[in-house]
Amino acid sequence: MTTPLVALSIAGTDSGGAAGLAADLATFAALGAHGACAVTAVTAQDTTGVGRIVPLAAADVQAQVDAVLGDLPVGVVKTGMLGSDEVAAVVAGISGIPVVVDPVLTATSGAQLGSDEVVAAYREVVLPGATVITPNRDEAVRLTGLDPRTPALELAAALHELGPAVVLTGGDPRAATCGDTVMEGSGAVTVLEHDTIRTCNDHGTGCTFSAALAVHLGNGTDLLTAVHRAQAFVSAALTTSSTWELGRGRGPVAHIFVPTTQEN
Ligand SMILES: Nc1ncnc2c1ncn2[C@@H]1O[C@H](COP(=O)(O)OP(=O)(O)O)[C@@H](O)[C@H]1O
Ligand SMILES: Cc1ncc(COP(=O)(O)OP(=O)(O)O)c(N)n1
Repeated sequence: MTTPLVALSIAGTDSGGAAGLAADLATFAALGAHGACAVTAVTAQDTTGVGRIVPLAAADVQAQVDAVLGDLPVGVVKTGMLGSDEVAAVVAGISGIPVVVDPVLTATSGAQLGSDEVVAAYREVVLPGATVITPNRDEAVRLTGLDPRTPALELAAALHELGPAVVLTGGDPRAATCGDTVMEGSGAVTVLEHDTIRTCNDHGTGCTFSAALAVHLGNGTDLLTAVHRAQAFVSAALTTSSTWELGRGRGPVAHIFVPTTQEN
């Protein structure tokens, strides 16, 4: 008998199947983890944008989290769109398990997925108990309140002061390379750069990266190696989706490919 790593995603749904819970569960499965989930919000979303957003009450999210934690040996928690400060408090109540926080605030289409109250809750209650946070530049600017031109290192340091290790992601489809700035718990900084995959089928990239990172951390991998492997997973996923013709907007990042040893 074996027990797989159990990864719990606390996130919103994306009806288009690219981002949010769909991306998290598909990534967990691709990397050999059993995925459990607590839905925070339902979105009517496709490759062109986000339509309706229906947040769930915190009590409903708490009930899902309690059901999972009461039964399964969860080895890592990964959060995405939280939807309200009350749901942020549910996340803050989880202890004794590594928590990877992807602070989803805005979709690529520009849709707001996190209010100012949610931003305040990240700063005040979620980040002090988190293991690692994986914001993109826009999310880091919003969470810190710093000038949008602030260098990556300063943004990472400002988030690190709130508690967690930081992986400030630098995905840019127009640049030759993407650079992710990693600030470990100790404060050590490393910039991990890799080639950009040219594709407009990249919807869900951030969720996929954080979910892959969560699996590797849940398996006990050190942060730098885990980031390196999560980058490799995302690059392989984007390479697959780059050949797709799917949807009228930014198509989904692929989750249907077999990871090689490097991405695993
Ligand atoms: N076109 C790309 N090619 C290769 N890696 C990418 C590409 N876009 C993003 N990434 C990587 O995916 C991860 C998530 O990055 P990012 O796009 O910044 O997140 P988000 O979707 O939240 O904005 C990072 O490791 C980043 O380097
Ligand atoms: C329900 C939901 N959660 C998260 C996101 C944002 O996903 P992300 O991986 O950052 O991808 P992009 O939307 O930036 O491509 C979402 N859109 N919906």
